[in-house]
Amino acid sequence: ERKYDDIISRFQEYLRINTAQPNPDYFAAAEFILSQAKSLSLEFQVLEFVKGKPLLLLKWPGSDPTLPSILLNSHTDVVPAEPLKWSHPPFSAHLDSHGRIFARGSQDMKCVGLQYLEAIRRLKASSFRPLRSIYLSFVPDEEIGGHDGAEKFTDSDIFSSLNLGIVLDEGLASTNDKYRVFYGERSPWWLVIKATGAPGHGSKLYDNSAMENLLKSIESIRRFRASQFDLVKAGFRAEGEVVSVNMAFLKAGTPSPTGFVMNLQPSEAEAGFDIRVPPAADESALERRISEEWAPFSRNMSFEFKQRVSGRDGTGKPVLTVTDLSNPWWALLEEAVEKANAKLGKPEIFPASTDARYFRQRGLPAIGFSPMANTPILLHDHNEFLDQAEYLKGIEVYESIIKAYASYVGPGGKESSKDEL
Ligand SMILES: CSCC[C@H](NC=O)C(=O)O
Ligand SMILES: [Zn+2]
Ligand SMILES: [Zn+2]
Repeated sequence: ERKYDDIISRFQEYLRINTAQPNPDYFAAAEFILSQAKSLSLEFQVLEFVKGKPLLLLKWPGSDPTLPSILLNSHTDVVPAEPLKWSHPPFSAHLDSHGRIFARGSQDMKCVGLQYLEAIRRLKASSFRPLRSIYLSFVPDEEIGGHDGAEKFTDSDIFSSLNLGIVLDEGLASTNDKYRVFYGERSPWWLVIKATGAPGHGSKLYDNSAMENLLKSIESIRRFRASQFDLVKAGFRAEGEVVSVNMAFLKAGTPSPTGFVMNLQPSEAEAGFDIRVPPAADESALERRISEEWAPFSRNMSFEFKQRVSGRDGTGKPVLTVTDLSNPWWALLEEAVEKANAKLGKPEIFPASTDARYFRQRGLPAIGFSPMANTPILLHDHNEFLDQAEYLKGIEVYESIIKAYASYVGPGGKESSKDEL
């Protein structure tokens, strides 16, 4: 049908803009989003907290500006792709004969950003009028930590003035027919451990070489990794509920024009790890493990964090969005998804990091949700794709959610009575 062709074409147009880190074409993306905002008669602002990194803030004003508003967040950047390893070029948005759209960002998360807009297009066409204001933010730099994007945004006076009640942000594809939904996320700790030791002849067996010192740590880290992974494999814990540790790099050896010197034991060696810490984890116990077992001074080792985000708030409480009846937005979401003939899975902890952490740190409820069911999880992978039917279904789901959120009267209001919730 013609109507759907236009929707898919707009999605493809957004996907074709190369916003891959480390050189995203942010202005092309901004221009595209602005053209959409104008065609929908939304209010808009281009915020440039950092030069060259525009953040677009769109608004559909509600009829009662005193009520807390809704923020629909998405990031405009994507991770790089290796074009030669893809079956279709990553910025072609190729639609294959099965209806799959191949592109970097098709799952993470240009789909969501545009689904918000398409849902609003449908609501406007149906003459729906929001009670609460709806904001949409298209933010830069999520894939590199969000420091020049969501972090600056949430620190700004403009952000405080939005009077937000709820934020929606990204989730993950689901391989079954229930959408995944997230109420918290693990915190990234990027750890570099360094070993020093006496250099020596490559033939000599001696204690305390830098390599031996580092390898002892690596063995210990791998035992810990296995213990955590075993909990997941045995079904005792979900992916987001254990500490993950993966080696990101290894750096050691004495370079030579033909590679590395083979008969010299180096005096320095280091390794880097991507560690993800669940919100409820004992952060000080983990830090003790790092300093006592993984990088002990007694073994000539030192460590440094390239990133150490805490999953706790100022009072030491894990930063989580409440998922019981005390959070009306949660019940409204479940109900709205069901109204669109879809289902939500059990709330989970997001295994990686998203901009949602900045919103939650501000004390706002934030829900991670990307409506992609029966879809392989391909974010950051080769051949990332989304089925067009799944994309269109997601628009209906957001239409239902936005309608429910924007109409929510609030505690005491007629639509928040017990039987409604
Ligand atoms: C630590 S900031 C990096 C954020 C990134 N987000 C998505 O993949 C991640 O690695 O989880
Ligand atoms: Zn993302
Ligand atoms: Zn990503």
